[in-house]
Amino acid sequence: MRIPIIAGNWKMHKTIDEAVQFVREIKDKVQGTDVEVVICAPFTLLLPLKEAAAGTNIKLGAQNMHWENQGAFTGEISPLMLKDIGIDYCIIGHSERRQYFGETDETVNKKIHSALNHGIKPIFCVGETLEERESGKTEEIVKNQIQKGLVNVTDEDVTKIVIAYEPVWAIGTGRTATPEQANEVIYQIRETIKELYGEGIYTEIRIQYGGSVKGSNAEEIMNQEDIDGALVGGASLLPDEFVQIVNF
Ligand SMILES: O=C(CO)COP(=O)(O)O
Repeated sequence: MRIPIIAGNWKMHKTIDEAVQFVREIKDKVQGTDVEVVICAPFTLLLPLKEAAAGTNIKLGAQNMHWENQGAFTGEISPLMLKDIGIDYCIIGHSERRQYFGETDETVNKKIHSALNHGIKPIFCVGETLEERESGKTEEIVKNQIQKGLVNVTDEDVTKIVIAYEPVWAIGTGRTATPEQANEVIYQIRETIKELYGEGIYTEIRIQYGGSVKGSNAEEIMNQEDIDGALVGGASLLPDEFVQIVNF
């Protein structure tokens, strides 16, 4: 049984007051669901959010981390520091980090190993650009990202990873992949996991869709057979929208 996981990715948004207020507004409305609820917030918000979310079913995630525990890496945050706060998840390899901050499949792989070694569950993002989709390369690109991101990840560890399929052309554009398009790529991702890890594991791993998910389209996306959750950007900043998505 794969437990659905709805994760908000707040990207670079919200002050401490706004973040704490958000949790106060949603906490009772996301209780009692079978869905795992996660907020991936900027680093400055994680500790106040941890306190605000104590005693609720809301889990926390970071949006990035370095793979080293410490060192001369100005501006970076380490897995030890995230563990110190007690966060559960970390988004790794988001397309915005690949596009603007030079993340590669190799650094993504290092971060995945480091997160797993520290008991932080990676939300591992993959997805093709519009140009790649239009030239018929979606399957090849996504398969390659999955294979390279998971190099040397063991059978035991891979089931702790949540994969997020986020077509770059659907992020923040209002242009959602159709539920069928999303399910098709997610099905292929599951097939790649089967090739890499064999029977059994591929049915256990959770795969989310991300890209312009909102209250009004969450249900049809979540109803797809292979889609186990959503990674939500813009709509996760709005309490009512986020609650509606969690309660799809
Ligand atoms: O990038 C995303 C989540 O990680 C998706 O963003 P939007 O939901 O704003 O399209």
